[in-house]
Amino acid sequence: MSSTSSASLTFTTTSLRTSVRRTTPFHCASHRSRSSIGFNPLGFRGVRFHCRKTTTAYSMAGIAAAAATEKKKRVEVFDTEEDLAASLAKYTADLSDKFGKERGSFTVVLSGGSLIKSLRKLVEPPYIDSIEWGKWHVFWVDERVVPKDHVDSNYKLAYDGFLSKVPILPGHVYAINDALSAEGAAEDYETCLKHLVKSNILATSSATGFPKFDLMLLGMGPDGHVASLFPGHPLCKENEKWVTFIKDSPKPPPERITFTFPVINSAAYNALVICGAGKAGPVQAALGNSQNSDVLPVQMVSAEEEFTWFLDKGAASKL
Ligand SMILES: O=C(O)[C@H](O)[C@@H](O)[C@H](O)[C@H](O)COP(=O)(O)O
Repeated sequence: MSSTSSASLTFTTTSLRTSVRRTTPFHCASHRSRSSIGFNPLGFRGVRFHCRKTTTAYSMAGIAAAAATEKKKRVEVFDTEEDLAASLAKYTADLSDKFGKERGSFTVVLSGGSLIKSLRKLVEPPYIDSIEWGKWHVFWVDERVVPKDHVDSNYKLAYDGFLSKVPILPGHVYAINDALSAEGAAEDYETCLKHLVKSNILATSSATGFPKFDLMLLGMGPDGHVASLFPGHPLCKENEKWVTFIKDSPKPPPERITFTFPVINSAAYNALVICGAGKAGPVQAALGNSQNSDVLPVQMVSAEEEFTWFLDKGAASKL
């Protein structure tokens, strides 16, 4: 039993499809009152619920139901973004340790936006000292086609808020070539990934043949976009290229490069980090009882081994 200050749910892809029920009031058996979240939002079988008022983790019926071959899907709901950031740091550090031992390197993909702030606890003790930063290789799931010192650059955002504070080797940070056009930068990035596959730094998915990053840390926009793959945009259907480009992004700036879904979904671990009630709609569309038939990009995300949703209370408020 672990001590935690948050609520968290664990379930499998299969249970997601078959066991969604309406909100179920959840009562903590130890203190006999509602938890700080107050309910088991998804009503899943196999829920692991961490109650804030006690330090007990609850295993409810069906928790061991996941067959060994099933891809695991987890939803973690946190009282606050602070709790979420603490859990995200531990999750990332644990995967860094696992892949560092197994492969000798750890390939991590970042998005832009608020994700970088949510990684802030990685640059603090104990992680700043315990993580083997020399094994990290850092990539971007999408990048705006602007100079690296531009205020819109995802590289600059990550450098200022995270990378400049940890001893990752500069040669292991794969920024785009900002001297190229959007098309050229996408091609150049894909070529770079192909070299890294050849040198075995980047794994290949035996299932898909696409590169298999160890961990992707993704954000989601209020319209349900992930990376620079926007609702209704033809790029969501790209199934050959590893990296592509967009010149009409509805979110400024308009010119960007982005990983495609086959690459995103070939990652070993995908984590979607979503905070704020303004994003509750697409979260509901993906995880709750939504009637909307249009499939949002966020609903197209999966992972080869495990896909985890890190939500704060606001983002989970419609579940
Ligand atoms: O470059 C980008 O714009 C991002 O990579 C983008 O996909 C981002 O992750 C989402 O828009 C969420 O951003 P926020 O967390 O800031 O809302």
